[in-house]
Amino acid sequence: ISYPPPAIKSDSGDHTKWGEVETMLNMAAERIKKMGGKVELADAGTHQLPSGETVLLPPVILAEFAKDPKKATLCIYGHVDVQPAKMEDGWATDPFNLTEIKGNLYGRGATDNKGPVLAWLHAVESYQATKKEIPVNIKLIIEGLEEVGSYGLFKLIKKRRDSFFADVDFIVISDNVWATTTPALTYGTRGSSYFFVEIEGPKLDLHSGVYGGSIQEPMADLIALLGSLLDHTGKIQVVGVSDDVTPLTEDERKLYDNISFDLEEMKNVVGVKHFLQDTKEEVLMARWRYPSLSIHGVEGAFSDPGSKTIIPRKVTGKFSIRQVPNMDPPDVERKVKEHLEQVFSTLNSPNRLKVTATVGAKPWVANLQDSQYVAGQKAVKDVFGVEPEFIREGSTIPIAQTFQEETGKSVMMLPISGHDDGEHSQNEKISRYNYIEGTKLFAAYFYELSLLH
Ligand SMILES: CC(C)C[C@H](NC(=O)CN)C(=O)O
Repeated sequence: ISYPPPAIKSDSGDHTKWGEVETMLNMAAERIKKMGGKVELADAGTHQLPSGETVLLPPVILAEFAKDPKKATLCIYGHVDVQPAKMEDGWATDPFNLTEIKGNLYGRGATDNKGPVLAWLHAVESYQATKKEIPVNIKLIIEGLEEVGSYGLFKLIKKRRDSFFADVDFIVISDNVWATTTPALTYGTRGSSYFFVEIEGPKLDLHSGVYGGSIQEPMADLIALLGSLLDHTGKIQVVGVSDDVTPLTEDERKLYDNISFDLEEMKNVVGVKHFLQDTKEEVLMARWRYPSLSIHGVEGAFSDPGSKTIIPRKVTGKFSIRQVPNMDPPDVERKVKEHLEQVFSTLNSPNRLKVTATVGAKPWVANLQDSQYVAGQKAVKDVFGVEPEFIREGSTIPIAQTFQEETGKSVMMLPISGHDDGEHSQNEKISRYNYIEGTKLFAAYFYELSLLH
């Protein structure tokens, strides 16, 4: 592998760029092979896009290192695709050339999730370099479409349940962040459904001076629809969508007491005057154990600098709903579609409405009594000398619940990323400290896990 490695823009958001995702997967596969791993680039099948077009999916890496039947087998999941990133978004450095500044490594994917994937490989390499036997058998599953909902992976896991996964004892994921500066073990993630709301009106974009006032504008319809989804307190306005949220128990509430989350510091990190909630516990619960709806963007609208006086002919609004137990993505999707159709009918619009839902990822919650958490807790103490915080995560690992349900194996999340790493944001980074100590944490985790067996 040449140094510096070539910049690979493995942004999975646009399917026309999945070639770069494949390049990234091939590079990762080559690296694992050089380390002595056996690698299969497994066929992930096809996927139908919202447009109706069927596309071939990039493969999934299934890899393993030498197996000793006396040892426990750990399967590590990660992804090497990333969210979109452009200099114009406001990055201080080229997002696709890793740049070190004052102990931080900046670049898209530095923390979500290329950095942690590499840290797992370094942990294996550290045993190899010191000629120490790795105390557990290692398997890897690395995909390239996590950031769009892990298309194809659900089926692949089902297909390989009795082969690749048959001898796996534990599944571990490091694809999320600590809540504070204290290392953490994560026991829950939110699910997600992503919606495209398309409004199509005239045949062409129209001159607003010539036609304005005589046309029901697609953008105005769309704004009315998007505006109907949330109130100013962040409450989702879709009837029945939050009905299945599990009630908070006293035991669960207590888990929030010890989290050293500083509300003032967090306001500074994100640059807001206040959050929608008043206390640390309420803010964390809003981010981790209650649903939320976010409006992400509008395709087709004029968004360049300067002014252009058109009535856009077709616009597509994009939003998603983060889901928690016991919400069910298909049920949420049905309710959202009914809501949008109902609101649209009140607009008496001649335009055409089309709603498409993608992702459909379930929330995940682990059993904290699971023995992996004991090993994780000990490994954190070994490396950092502190007790980990037990946290949940507001973002989504689409495949987490499927791993648990389909394989019946124990799943744990062991994050090494900092709370201020800026996943999906401008200037995403991982600190050298988290990267190196995180690598040590993974190596220690192999050891602590082997003691459970
Ligand atoms: C389905 C989502 C796009 C997945 C994505 N996952 C992560 O960010 C994990 N680090 C998310 O937006 O939650």
